[in-house]
Amino acid sequence: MLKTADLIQIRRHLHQIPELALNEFQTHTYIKEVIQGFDQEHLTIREVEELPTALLVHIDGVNPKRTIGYRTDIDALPVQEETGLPFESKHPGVMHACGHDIHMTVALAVLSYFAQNQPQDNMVFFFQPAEESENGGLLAYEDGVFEGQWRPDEFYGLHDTPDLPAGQIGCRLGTLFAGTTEIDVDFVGKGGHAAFPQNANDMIVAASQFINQIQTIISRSLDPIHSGVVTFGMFEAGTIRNVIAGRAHLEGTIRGLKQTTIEQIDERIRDVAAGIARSYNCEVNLNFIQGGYLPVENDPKLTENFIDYMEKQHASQFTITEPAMTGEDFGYLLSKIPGTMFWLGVGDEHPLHSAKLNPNEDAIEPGVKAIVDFLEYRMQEK
Ligand SMILES: CC(=O)N[C@@H](CCC[C@H](N)C(=O)O)C(=O)O
Repeated sequence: MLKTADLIQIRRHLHQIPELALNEFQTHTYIKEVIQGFDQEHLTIREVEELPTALLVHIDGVNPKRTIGYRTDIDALPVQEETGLPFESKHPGVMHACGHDIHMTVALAVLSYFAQNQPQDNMVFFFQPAEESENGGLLAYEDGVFEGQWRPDEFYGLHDTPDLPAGQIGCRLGTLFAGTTEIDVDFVGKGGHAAFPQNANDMIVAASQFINQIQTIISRSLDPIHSGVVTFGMFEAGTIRNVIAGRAHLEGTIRGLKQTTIEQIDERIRDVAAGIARSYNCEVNLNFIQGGYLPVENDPKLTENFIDYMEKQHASQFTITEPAMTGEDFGYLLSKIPGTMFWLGVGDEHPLHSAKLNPNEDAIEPGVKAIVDFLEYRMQEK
């Protein structure tokens, strides 16, 4: 079983080698090396040809009544780290700004425990690429990764949150995270000289109007009880101050706690885009990418059991949380296999996706203990 010092060293190493979705090759190799250092007697390590950065590990149970799945994501974000930590990212412009380094460390610790203490039930650990984009969960499922002995009967996974104190577990019945749709928008007008706007068709102006009008969808078109989010995090247009941009490109994300809310927002975006195309005499091309970021719906029975256990056995370290507008492609896997997603507090003043995020490593040990204790308890149940 990995000791605290090993866990810190693993987490810091992973933090230094962040990689973007589907390119997590160094991470994959490192995780595999760590796992190869565990007792191999009951373990089967599996690579996936179609998804080369994914890794699965099966542990044979002593007296299996079920197969319990545990999933962690392994990818990072295109963010330039600004923490100033001595173990800062060595990959320019890429950072574990969502704490997946913590997720992986916790998963490795739980796996090392069960490698040494053979579980009652079978277990499948899934080190999943591409959570932030590219739909790793869906790709794995559609590649048939979860077939035969690799199909969990129930699936668990966590996400870290700086909003809870280090080591605290948070969960809720029903929807934990929003569903999301990614959206790309391309505006095509006519470039020209800055001095002669009458001869051009300026797509910075059209795209700016589009962004402004989109902001009214949430406030004016949605029932406030079923709120949502539309954020455009990328706006690209133009080359130089004195040339009118004939093209603009936006990338954004649409979120809602219900799939129907997302569909309603999508519909209004289509209307606004058609209006902009007409009034600015330009083309507006929309590309909606659903990709499997469905709302994360916790299974009622399994989650009630999880919450009940945490409230009784880890009361001082457990809290019921509100739903969050973060997305998670574990929502797709939970739409196929019942399970529970929960938060692990890593108490930090900086939010997820911040260049300054510095999750508190003190979260790792109590997090691992709570998960191992729960899984041991679950394996005692019929
Ligand atoms: C926990 C978290 O931050 N997850 C990401 C998931 C990305 C969803 C998808 N790529 C999108 O942007 O819609 C998040 O941004 O919430």
